[in-house]
Amino acid sequence: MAQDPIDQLEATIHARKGADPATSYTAKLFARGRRKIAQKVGEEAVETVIAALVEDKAALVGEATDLVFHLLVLLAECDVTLDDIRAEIARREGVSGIDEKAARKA
Ligand SMILES: N=c1c2ncn([C@@H]3O[C@H](COP(=O)(O)OP(=O)(O)OP(=O)(O)O)[C@@H](O)[C@H]3O)c2ncn1[C@@H]1O[C@H](COP(=O)(O)O)[C@@H](O)[C@H]1O
Repeated sequence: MAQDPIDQLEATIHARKGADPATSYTAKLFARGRRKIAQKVGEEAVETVIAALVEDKAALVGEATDLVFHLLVLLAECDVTLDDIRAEIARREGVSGIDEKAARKA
């Protein structure tokens, strides 16, 4: 079975660590450092929100994809993997956000 494209993207991003920034955008991001990568995630998040609010579905798909790419680069920079995210999603499965928030205040 073909690999999930998001898993493939994570593997590509990891493979770009230490690659030539002149030929790889991902390597250029790693070379610019965590602060710059985090800034890009913020920018792409804002662009995603704007696309959603103007109800442009095609733009939203494009911006959300940019956001996921830059978020994966940030996670890789911080040594967090998609498996870590999967584990956290699984841990939250069935726990209502309403109940979780109420428990925080107790
Ligand atoms: N999914 C992506 C992807 N999504 C978005 N982008 C790039 O993200 C950039 C975002 O555009 P911006 O205008 O915000 O960026 P910018 O102006 O260059 O950045 P700043 O000057 O603002 O810092 C564009 O250059 C996009 O091409 C991506 N670049 C790479 N990938 C994947 O990563 C793989 C490896 O890419 P390289 O590392 O370039 O080989 C590719 O094969 C793709 O699968």
